Amino acid sequence: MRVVVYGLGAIGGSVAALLARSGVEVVAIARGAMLEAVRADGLWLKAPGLEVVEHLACVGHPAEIDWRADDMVLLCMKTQHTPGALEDLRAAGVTDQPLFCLQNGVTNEDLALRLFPNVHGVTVMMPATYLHPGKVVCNGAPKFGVFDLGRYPRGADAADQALAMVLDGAGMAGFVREDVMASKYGKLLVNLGNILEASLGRGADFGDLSARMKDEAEAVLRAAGIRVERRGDADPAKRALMNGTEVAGEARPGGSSAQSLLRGAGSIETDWLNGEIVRLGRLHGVPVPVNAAMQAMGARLVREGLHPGALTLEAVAAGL
Ligand SMILES: NC(=O)C1=CN([C@@H]2O[C@H](COP(=O)(O)OP(=O)(O)OC[C@H]3O[C@@H](n4cnc5c(N)ncnc54)[C@H](OP(=O)(O)O)[C@@H]3O)[C@@H](O)[C@H]2O)C=CC1
Ligand SMILES: CC(C)(CO)C(=O)C(=O)O
Repeated sequence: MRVVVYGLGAIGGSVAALLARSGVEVVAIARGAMLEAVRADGLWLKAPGLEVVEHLACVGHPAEIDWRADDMVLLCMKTQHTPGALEDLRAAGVTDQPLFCLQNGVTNEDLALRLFPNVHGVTVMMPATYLHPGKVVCNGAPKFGVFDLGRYPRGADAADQALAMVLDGAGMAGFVREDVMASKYGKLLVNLGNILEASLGRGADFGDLSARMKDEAEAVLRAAGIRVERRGDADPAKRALMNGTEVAGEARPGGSSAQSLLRGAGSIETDWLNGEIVRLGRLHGVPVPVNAAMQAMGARLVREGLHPGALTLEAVAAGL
């Protein structure tokens, strides 16, 4: 089995380095300064109790890979970059190899299923950071990350078991689930707060905005008849497996959306996080003013090139 990690950033970089370090055959697909840095100097990963440089096989495009039947692909880009990545995979000759979406939100699996038959969802519980080319930091401990995984839209198969096994062997923990999307909807509720960190900054006072966004989302998901499983619902002991932990000398600047702003990435994932609640609210006739305002805020942050903490709670609340 070979693991192709597509999108070498915070999550892809951490998972690729940990798998490679454990002896799994890994090929990464990266772009831009990350690609150049990894090709020149390898991929540096710092995590609780760990600092390594992995000299990974790293290409700039799926077409540079000689695809094999025993490949599995881990999609690790932000949702806004998934459609282009999927098209490039198809053009490169990928057909029915398993595609795992190690991504937040609940949209990627459906995008993938339009083009590929063998799609799997993964709930990613792994706080990780990518700010500088060639360098990633993972803050998970005692397991570096915990992942629920299963076939999309439901079920589980040998590929899920195989991925769970290699994750376990690399200091992470994989749990095979028959209904992985329920877990992904549970994680979506958490990720509604990404935009608050991105706009107000890590540790800022969010007032009652988190609670209001969640209340809207719960009402929407109920109206849509969507099953939601929160972290630890199925197995409370799982919560103890991974907690956000300081890594000496590496302050965590904020979640994945805040990092997009800090890197000047030019886009943010809010349309697929808060925007998913907005979409479902509009479909099911449930008012979603707070999530809609936060979605608009995400677009504004990118348009104006703002950094996390650039806005005050008063300014954000005024947008409601
Ligand atoms: N970071 C975290 O703590 C967590 C993140 N997640 C989720 O995991 C997913 C990935 O997030 P994260 O790792 O933070 O994102 P990053 O932006 O750190 O990494 C994604 C990487 O993929 C690259 N990429 C995108 N499209 C392509 C492409 N077509 N070819 C090659 N490379 C490509 C990006 O390049 P470029 O920079 O040029 O766009 C970037 O380097 C998201 O859905 C996120 O919400 C889930 C849990 C925690
Ligand atoms: C839960 C959280 C905030 C962990 O970092 C995350 O999923 C993200 O950064 O997108």
